[in-house]
Amino acid sequence: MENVSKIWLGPLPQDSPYVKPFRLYYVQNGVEKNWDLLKVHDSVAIILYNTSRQKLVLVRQFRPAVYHGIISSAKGTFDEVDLKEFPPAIGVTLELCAGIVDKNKSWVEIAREEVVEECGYDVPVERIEEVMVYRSGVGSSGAKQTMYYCEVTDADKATGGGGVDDEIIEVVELSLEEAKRMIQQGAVNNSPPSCLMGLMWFFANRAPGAKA
Ligand SMILES: O=c1ccn([C@@H]2O[C@H](COP(=O)(O)OP(=O)(O)O[C@H]3O[C@H](CO)[C@@H](O)[C@H](O)[C@H]3O)[C@@H](O)[C@H]2O)c(=O)[nH]1
Repeated sequence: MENVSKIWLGPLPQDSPYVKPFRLYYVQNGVEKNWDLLKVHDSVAIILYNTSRQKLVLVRQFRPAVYHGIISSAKGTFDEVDLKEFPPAIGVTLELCAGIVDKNKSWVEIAREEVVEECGYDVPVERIEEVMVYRSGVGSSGAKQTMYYCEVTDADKATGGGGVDDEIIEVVELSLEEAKRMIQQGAVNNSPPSCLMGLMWFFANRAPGAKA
């Protein structure tokens, strides 16, 4: 699904709309210190549960940062990557539907848009429940993510999803057993902590038979 044929590194342009690096200075306990950090967008993530078929709805996509991370952990460098030795498929993740907060809209409205764009379910914001707020990348960005929960049915399906513009996103439905196995095994699918935590929250609070 990823269909990636060439990968290389370049310097970060100063006007990147996604990442801004800074050095932050501060005085703590009378000692001047500094911290190198990245400003990135805050984001939303949505636990989606299709009650018609008792399936959790997730997304698969090629993540350049994950591909880079896997290779630099293995080789210590990213120079001259051989796509045969490291096929792009190793950088594909299984995640919750998610999106960056880069529009002047309410967070829940951004969540609603991501659900329709990525997964094809068209639901009103009233059906999207806030679950929790946390900060990721505490050593690098401290970005905020709000997690939501939304139950959908087959009747809410408006399109096939798959993302907008040139995004390549595959919608994946997991049975409750498959989702449980994902939590037991950890991140075998390159899943981020937010996905594993969202599935745990679902099983603790909303799965059929969960204690309220
Ligand atoms: O350098 C970049 C970064 C992003 N994009 C595009 O920007 C959009 C961002 O995608 P979106 O679906 O809005 O957000 P996600 O990439 O899903 O990321 C969010 O959801 C993830 C899973 O929870 C978190 O890890 C991230 O921090 C959070 O931003 C996509 O079109 C990307 O193709 C680029 O083109 N270049």
